[in-house]
Amino acid sequence: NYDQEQLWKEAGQFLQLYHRELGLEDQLEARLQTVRHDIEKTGTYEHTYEELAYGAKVAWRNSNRCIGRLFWERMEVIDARSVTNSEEVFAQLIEHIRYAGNGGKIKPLITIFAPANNDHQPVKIWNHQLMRYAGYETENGIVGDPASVTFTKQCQKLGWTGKGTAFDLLPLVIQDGHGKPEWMEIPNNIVIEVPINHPTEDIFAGHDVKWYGVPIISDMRLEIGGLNYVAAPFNGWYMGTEIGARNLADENRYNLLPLVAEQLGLNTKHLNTLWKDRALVELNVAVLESFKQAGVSIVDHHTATKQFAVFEKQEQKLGRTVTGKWAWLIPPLSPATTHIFHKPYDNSIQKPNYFYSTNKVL
Ligand code: HEM
Ligand SMILES: N/C(=N/c1cccc(CO[C@@H]2CCNC2)c1)c1cccs1
Repeated sequence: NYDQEQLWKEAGQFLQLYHRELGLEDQLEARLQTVRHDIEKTGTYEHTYEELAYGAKVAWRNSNRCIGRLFWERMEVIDARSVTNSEEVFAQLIEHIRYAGNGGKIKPLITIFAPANNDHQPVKIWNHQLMRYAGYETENGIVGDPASVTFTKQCQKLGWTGKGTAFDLLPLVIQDGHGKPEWMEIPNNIVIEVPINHPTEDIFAGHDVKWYGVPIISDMRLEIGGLNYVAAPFNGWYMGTEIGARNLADENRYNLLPLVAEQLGLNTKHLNTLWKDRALVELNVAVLESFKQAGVSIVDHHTATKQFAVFEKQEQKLGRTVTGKWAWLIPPLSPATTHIFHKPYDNSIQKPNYFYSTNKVL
């Protein structure tokens, strides 16, 4: 039927890429026959661990919005396809957080749970990232991360209660095959958090500001050869601007620029004093220095840009086209100081790749 024909087409394309890139052409025919037979007999097929691991890495290499792609081959892959019930899933997620954090020397890692297929509901992770701070609506404004207000309410509906501070770690929430969502606190001995301070100025007027060390995206779908891995949390390390120029700076996030500017003694009465720009730079200096002080991996946007340039050259040498989304690849701070700003990028979508779960092709 159509689905099986479509799946066979995607599977064939991926298996050709896999065998060609790894110099295994002589095994391609046999593998195609096995997969063709499995799809005809069962409506689906299974990736070997090597196909799964390479597919996850190529999906990163194809992520048009990612500036960090130089290290695509270095990601570690945990095969959790046999893990289906919720307490095993929680244990696997805790292990991901612990192993990837690696005492601060962060390891890029992906944990891949069973793919969606017709006869059983796959595990679904409700978190956007495994670690993120809660957001509470109170009568005098939002406490915590405004981006988390909706998810925080969902967690409270499931029975979770937070302390009510601006930096409460949210629980893990998963829905296994039986459909009932369950939540579980992350044990705080495995959570790496970095207190943010400026090296010379008291930019937060004594308020405690911190951020979690390891960004682990848990709401994207990994598509490899026509199979959809809807639960496949992956992490790298942060680029400083994500925290310093967006999460702590955006007006609809922690909105800390006015406070920082005040503390720096800047004139915030007029926009043309560029107080926002000066506050931004000092906030980003604070983030980078604080992570370095804490021994937690992070990259500044200039170094990340240089690494991306090496990635582009390397791909060119290997005869592959680098696709990218310009508006995402330029950093939000000093974008025109990067080579990325001054050239166009082809935003064609290649596969394997990571997609938003919402536009899942059912
Ligand atoms: C190793 C260090 C890494 C760095 C410094 C890095 C950096 C970034 C940055 C700054 C963004 C833009 C995020 C935003 O603006 O909100 C991004 C996007 C992205 N990265 Fe990377 N990345 C890294 C590793 C990875 C890994 C390991 C994967 C997957 C295996 C990955 C996949 C993606 C994807 C799919 C996006 C787009 C997300 C979206 O569309 O919302 N990255 N990356
Ligand atoms: N440094 C990172 N940054 C991000 C990578 C992907 C997505 C995001 C957050 O994206 C949100 C959705 C759109 N903007 C915020 C951040 C990584 C997370 C996981 C691996 S590397």
